[in-house]
Amino acid sequence: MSVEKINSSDGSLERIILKGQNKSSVEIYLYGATVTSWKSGGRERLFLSSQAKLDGSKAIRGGIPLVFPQFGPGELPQHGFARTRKWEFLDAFEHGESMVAQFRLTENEETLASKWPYKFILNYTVDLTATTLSTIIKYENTDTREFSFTSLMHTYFRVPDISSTVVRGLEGSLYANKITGADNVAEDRENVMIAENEDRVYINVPDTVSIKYGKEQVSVRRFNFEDVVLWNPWAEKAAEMSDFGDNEFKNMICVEPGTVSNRISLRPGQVISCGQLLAVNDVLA
Ligand SMILES: O=P(O)(O)OC[C@H]1O[C@@H](O)[C@H](O)[C@@H](O)[C@@H]1O
Repeated sequence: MSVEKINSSDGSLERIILKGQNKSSVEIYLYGATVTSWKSGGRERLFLSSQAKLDGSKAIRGGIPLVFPQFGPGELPQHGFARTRKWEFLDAFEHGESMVAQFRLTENEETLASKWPYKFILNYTVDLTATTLSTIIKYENTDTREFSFTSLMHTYFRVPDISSTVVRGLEGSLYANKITGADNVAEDRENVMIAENEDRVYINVPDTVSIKYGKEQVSVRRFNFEDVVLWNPWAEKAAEMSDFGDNEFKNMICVEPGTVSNRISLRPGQVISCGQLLAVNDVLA
């Protein structure tokens, strides 16, 4: 078990690498506090585009970008400012079976001058075990006014083949289809598969959904996040994105825990912790 800090002496961005038991590891860039790699049993579990910008010029395309305080388009830049700010690295340490790293983001002059002008503290904890990765944000209102926000963990999973990848646990939930504009559609499939550009916000989702591919399954458990966004840009939209390889849509699926259909409100001094626990399980059949 070890902690490695990569400083930017060669011009690359600073990052932290935690190594845990059984060939597990996680890499976190201070830029956006973006997790860019999670290995369990020596295998990469997250998708990072070969075209991702890793120089701080754009939000990182892949891994786990953090969306705050605005999901999607709006008064702020798309998906807010947390994914393009440099976070403070607080500490990394061994804790029982886990390796843990902690990061912090607070307001700055730019955010105070933005359309979301509040004082806040986000404390982000990344916890790695041999078979799990948990990412939790503690959101704190340090302003004198109540504020509200939307937030999400934009998790990109690496899959061997999207055409045989199944998402389970969504059956019975309602979703908004952001491609067609249809709202409150009931999901009636036990096994959700993607075969075109999909962009859906699922509400009323059970705590845990899972992604099954081949003999493996990764479960995604949410804490205090209400919704799950399911996204794959497919061929045409992928080709329009400068930081996404043309054929890479075949090897990724975004399953994104967040609260985006409602807003989270915090009064002055109030705190809420929200996050996700990703766990690798073998599937027998
Ligand atoms: O290109 P971005 O800003 O990283 O966003 C990627 C996608 O993120 C998803 O969460 C949204 O639902 C999509 O609408 C969006 O296209």
